[in-house]
Amino acid sequence: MELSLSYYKAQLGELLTAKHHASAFSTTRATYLRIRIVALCYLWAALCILWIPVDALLLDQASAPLAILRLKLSAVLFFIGWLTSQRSTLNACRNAIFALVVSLNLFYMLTNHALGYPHSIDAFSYCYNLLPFVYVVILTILPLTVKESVCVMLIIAVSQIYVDAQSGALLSFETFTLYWLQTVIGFLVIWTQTSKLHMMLRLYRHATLDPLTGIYNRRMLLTLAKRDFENTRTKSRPYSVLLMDLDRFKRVNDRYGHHAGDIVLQAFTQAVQETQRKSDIFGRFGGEEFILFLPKCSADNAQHVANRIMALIRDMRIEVEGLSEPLKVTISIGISTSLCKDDDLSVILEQADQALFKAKNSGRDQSSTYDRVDELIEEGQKRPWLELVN
Ligand SMILES: Nc1nc2c(ncn2[C@@H]2O[C@H](COP(=O)(O)OP(=O)(O)OP(=O)(O)O)[C@@H](O)[C@H]2O)c(=O)[nH]1
Repeated sequence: MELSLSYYKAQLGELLTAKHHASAFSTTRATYLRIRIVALCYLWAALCILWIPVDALLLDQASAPLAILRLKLSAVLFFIGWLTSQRSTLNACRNAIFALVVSLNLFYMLTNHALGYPHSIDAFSYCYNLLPFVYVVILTILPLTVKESVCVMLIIAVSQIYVDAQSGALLSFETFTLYWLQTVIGFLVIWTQTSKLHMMLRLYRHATLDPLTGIYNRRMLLTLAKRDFENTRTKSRPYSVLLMDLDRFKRVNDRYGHHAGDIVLQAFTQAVQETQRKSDIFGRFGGEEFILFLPKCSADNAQHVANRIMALIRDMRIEVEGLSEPLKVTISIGISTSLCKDDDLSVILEQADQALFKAKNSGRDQSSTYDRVDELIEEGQKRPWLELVN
């Protein structure tokens, strides 16, 4: 693992804001957040109702208005939980967290008002003053960025300051000690939330990226492409696939060693990454085979992209420690474009494979576009990716 300054900078950036996360990771995090928010809302809503008899037992006059407040909060939490269970985007989850924290804090403000804190304070009603602590701590279950986490903490802090200002307790020594304690707990919670996020990012990387090149591995590549392909297809846009294979790569390994082969693979992926658009999906299909999915890209444009990549790779001079001369490599590319709404990704991949076969057979260092007239490849030469995509 590279432990340079830029590595730490990138890691820190990912923890600070979601702006630096890959969209696939955001989708994964949204799924994770959604389950927790829904569970939290339903559980809190149920506990809120179950607490009503306890209030009735321990608080005299104030228990009736509190019971109404509890029922209202419970209804709001059930609604937030239900709404969140219907959505799956990261923004929907963020909105749900915002709504959850705001409603809990509104409840805190209103209960304190109903209890007349601090004038009618007793041991039990004092518990209501500790609600912000509870809110802060329960949020540790959410993997949030520092920015998201700080926003949540600010909402809680503002409502607490408001309550203390209203009750005239803001400038007391006791309030300051409480704030100090809460700030420490707040920092610990931010730390826990970002640690959770960090762990998620690491696990996600291990599960989805190829360790040698750092691009998507085969499983992730096909998962993302399938989703992307279906979205593009419903909008009747063209979708192109470039299947790329390094030429005579076995020779590189045999002549210069496996380490040199690894450096070539890394140099190749870096070069392709520099040319790809943000919406393109690039990954390692296996060995020296790579796929670049080009959403909303016509056959002509796909041909231009292939030409550009081939020229780039042809001009590359790859320095390998211990070798007097830099290495030169070429690639062959099979291109296939889906235009029809009813196409299937596995069929498009199979067509790209046939086109690649043709490019290899025609002398390598060239691209070939799948042509329906050319369906001459025998069954035995097809690759087993159909099962993987389906
Ligand atoms: N160094 C290195 N080599 C790999 C890796 N994965 C696969 N290979 C090698 O890639 C080579 C692929 O060779 P072949 O499938 O025979 O194809 P080729 O020599 O590129 O020939 P053509 O594709 O027909 O041009 C094999 O020698 C594999 O060992 C890897 O991660 N690192």
